Amino acid sequence: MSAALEFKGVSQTFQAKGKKVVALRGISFSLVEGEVFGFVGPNGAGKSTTIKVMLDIINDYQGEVTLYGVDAHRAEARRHLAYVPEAPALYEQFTPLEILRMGLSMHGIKRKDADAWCMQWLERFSVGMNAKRRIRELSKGNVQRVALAHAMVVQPKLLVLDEPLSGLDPVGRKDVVDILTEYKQQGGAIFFTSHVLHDVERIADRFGFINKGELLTVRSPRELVAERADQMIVRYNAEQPIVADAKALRVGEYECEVAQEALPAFIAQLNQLGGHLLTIKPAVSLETVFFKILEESAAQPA
Ligand SMILES: Nc1ncnc2c1ncn2[C@@H]1O[C@H](COP(=O)(O)OP(=O)(O)OP(=O)(O)O)[C@@H](O)[C@H]1O
Repeated sequence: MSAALEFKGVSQTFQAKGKKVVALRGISFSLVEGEVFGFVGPNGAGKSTTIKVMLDIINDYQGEVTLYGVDAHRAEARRHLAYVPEAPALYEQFTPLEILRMGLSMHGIKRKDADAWCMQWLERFSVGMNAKRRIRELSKGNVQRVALAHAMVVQPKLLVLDEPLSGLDPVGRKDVVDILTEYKQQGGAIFFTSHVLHDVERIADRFGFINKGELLTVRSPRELVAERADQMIVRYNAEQPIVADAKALRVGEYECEVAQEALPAFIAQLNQLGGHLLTIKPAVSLETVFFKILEESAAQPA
């Protein structure tokens, strides 16, 4: 089975005011059906350039990019792709229903129930009541929802989303996370960019962390945190605290930090004293790990 998306050694250089800017430095990654891949990195890291390469907006890159095994230079590679930019520019004088209908016809999709199908997607993104208003009358968050409905109405196999949750309120974020989760469970692949690590932890199966055009790591959020977590936070029930610096959370419930290698001895001691283990989690968050990786990459010679 071909990957939904594959980058092999992709580099991109721009000329700006007579200077060479290296936007991508030989990046390689792939994602398969049913996988959600988050692409994270600071401003200017190369995220938009990567999206422009897969959309063939940039086509003078070095390396190889394929979508479902088809070279990205060929238009048919994007037949099953839908893209939603961070600030979608939808025709302001049209209504959401017209926009979705237009999406269907641009993809050559003929359905007898076209209007009902479009309405179903607008309703799923909670903008059904705005279906016949003009785009220019809608709030930024509602335009974002219409753009996402416009992407989903054509039933793409690969969704490319630039900061998909950025303009949405907490309810909108939850709606979109639920819809994306369902889409993924049905076999859809998602590539999305984000500055928000919490979104990455919530949605992505794996993520790539890019900085200055270099892909520094490709991992699952959990793996990355676990790899770097030498200290764990342990919560337990016991009559007395097991270690002197344990924090009492409530009567008989304590929390403390324990080094990974000391965990077996700690648990054995807890059992011996008749206590119960409640939770164990890494003492570091994805955010602290990211800062560490950034520091390490800055310390390496160019
Ligand atoms: N058309 C261009 N001409 C010259 N330099 C460019 C061009 N497009 C991007 N760059 C440079 O390439 C690098 C990567 O830019 P890119 O827009 O891909 O970053 P980004 O990760 O999307 O950033 P942000 O999070 O700020 O949107 C930056 O140094 C940027 O200035």
